[in-house]
Amino acid sequence: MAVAKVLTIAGSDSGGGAGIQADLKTFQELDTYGMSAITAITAQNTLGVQSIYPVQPEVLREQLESVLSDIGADVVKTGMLVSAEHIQVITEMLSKYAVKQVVIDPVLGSTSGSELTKKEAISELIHTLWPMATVVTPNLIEAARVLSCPPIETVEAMEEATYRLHELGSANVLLKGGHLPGDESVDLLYDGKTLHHFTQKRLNGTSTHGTGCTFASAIAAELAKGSSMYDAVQTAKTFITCSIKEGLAIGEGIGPVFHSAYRRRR
Ligand SMILES: Nc1ncnc2c1ncn2[C@@H]1O[C@H](COP(=O)(O)OP(=O)(O)O)[C@@H](O)[C@H]1O
Ligand SMILES: Cc1ncc(COP(=O)(O)O)c(N)n1
Repeated sequence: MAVAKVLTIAGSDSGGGAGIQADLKTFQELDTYGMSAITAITAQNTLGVQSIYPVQPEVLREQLESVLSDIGADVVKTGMLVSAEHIQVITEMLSKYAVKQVVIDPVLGSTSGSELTKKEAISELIHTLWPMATVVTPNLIEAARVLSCPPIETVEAMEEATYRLHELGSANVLLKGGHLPGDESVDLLYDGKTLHHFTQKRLNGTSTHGTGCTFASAIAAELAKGSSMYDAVQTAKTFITCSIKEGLAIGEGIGPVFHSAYRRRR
């Protein structure tokens, strides 16, 4: 049986809501074959990130070499990348194996406030990996850090930021508005020509751990199955909306989204 293959390069979240675990659950829910290359092991739960153990860049290289030299990937998705050395290994491997579609979720920190990508690595990310992306998926905080601009708090400021982010060289920009003040969550998709708005009434659910990882992974899975960028984002939006609506009240802190909610929605 032919199957679309998706590889995530990200950190492990022991709590299972974000990172590698969220990505693989999402790939599975969307009928694709998921693979992983781990950049860091985090000890993490709903209360926050207790510790981070980055893997040696060589360990990341070996995982990528094993997977890409044999199985291959229709789409590679990246999340937590930790260091400039990790990013150098990834750009080298994406070029070596001529990976055609790359979804970059520029995870800089966790919702709970921990730094997940080192400050020194951000410029490496912007200058080397970003221009290789089919789509980048920053949230409003990440976008403001990448652009070194004031906090983005309106849809107009989001539109302006989207145009500026596109100048950094990715084919598409998907700016996520989950942190936008007000009662709507607006995401913008821009391909250099057309700007699309994806608007969703803000959900009051408090179990939102893993939203960004899950959303970017759903885009990656849909692209791997051959969807257009617009259709991939549309499906990912429905997937994440269902997952937030059915978010799980587990743990003492911010619970995870429920990755099976899209499949069970009828
Ligand atoms: N409270 C919410 N209601 C509806 N959609 C949301 C909510 N929070 C996040 N989203 C959606 O979840 C996805 C991830 O967005 P965001 O939370 O901004 O990313 P991140 O997890 O990277 O901070 C986006 O599609 C966003 O619109
Ligand atoms: C390993 C890993 N990757 C990414 C996130 C970000 O997810 P969130 O913003 O929901 O905390 C995380 N907390 N942990």
